[in-house]
Amino acid sequence: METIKIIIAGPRGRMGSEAVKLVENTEHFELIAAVDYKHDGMMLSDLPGFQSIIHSVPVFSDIEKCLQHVKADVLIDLTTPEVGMYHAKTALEYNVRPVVGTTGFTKKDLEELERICNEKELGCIIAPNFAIGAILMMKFSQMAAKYFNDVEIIELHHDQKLDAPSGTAVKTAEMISAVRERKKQGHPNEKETIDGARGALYDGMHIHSVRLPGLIAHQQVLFGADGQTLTIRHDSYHRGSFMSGIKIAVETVVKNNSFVYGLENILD
Ligand SMILES: NC(=O)C1=CN([C@@H]2O[C@H](COP(=O)(O)OP(=O)(O)OC[C@H]3O[C@@H](n4cnc5c(N)ncnc54)[C@H](O)[C@@H]3O)[C@@H](O)[C@H]2O)C=CC1
Ligand SMILES: O=C(O)C1=N[C@H](C(=O)O)C[C@H](O)C1
Repeated sequence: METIKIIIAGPRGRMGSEAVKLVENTEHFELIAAVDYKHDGMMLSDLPGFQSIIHSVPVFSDIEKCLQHVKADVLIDLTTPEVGMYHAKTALEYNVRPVVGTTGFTKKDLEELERICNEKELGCIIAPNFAIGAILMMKFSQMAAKYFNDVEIIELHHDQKLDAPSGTAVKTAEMISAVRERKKQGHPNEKETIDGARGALYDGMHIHSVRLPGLIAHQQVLFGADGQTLTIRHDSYHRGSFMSGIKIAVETVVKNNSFVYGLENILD
């Protein structure tokens, strides 16, 4: 297999640092640079936690400068929504295929990236969740939604998470919405006595976001019908759970010339 040359944006983050390990431990992956808003001009191995990296991985604080200096195949972005969008667009400009795990993108952002991919005929994978179990949880929920059209989504995350609802919850709601008979749930006269009590509303479905220390990434999708409920739940207990999905996305994006939103679209 040909070596895939990779840039990681956000290498010091919770996900980025796991992704550095993944790339370093995968024979046909090569980490050629990192993008970090700090430490411009340093080597990744100079930063705490990366001393075991024995080859040169330059750190750039600006993606554009990075792309001008190194010849990469793929950019893995694990940063924040605004930064991730700028990184993905800039990578495509330089003919580098983005694999984006960063969540919080708007529909408009996704449409814009799709348009650029089509124009440039380049692959790009945006995946709100890289854990295979989470993909199954979303697919099973989509299956169940054909039979149950009352559903509530509860996502639970660590308290350092910036975006709410989670990208996974939004993707789940979108997948359910594509098959579910449209319904406004709950009592027609229901009234919140405290704002937000019923959570966020997506196409008639309610999404509830829990943030607590101790949690990593969890979601349950609850369906209700006469005399029965069905709960579909997924738990990520550590961030290693996302790495096999990132590996598949990197291996796939180099062969792809189109835009993909959701890992479920590239799994066999
Ligand atoms: N798709 C998936 O399976 C998963 C996605 N995520 C998403 O990944 C993103 C990162 O999550 P975490 O690692 O938990 O966050 P984090 O806060 O630990 O890491 C984000 C990193 O981005 C870096 N950063 C910020 N601005 C930057 C810039 N201008 N240039 C380069 N780096 C910059 C920060 O220094 C930080 O190290 C979030 O959007 C999160 O929702 C998280 C887990 C799984
Ligand atoms: O921020 C996180 O941690 C996670 N973010 C993603 C999301 O927003 O869905 C994926 C996973 O849930 C972990």
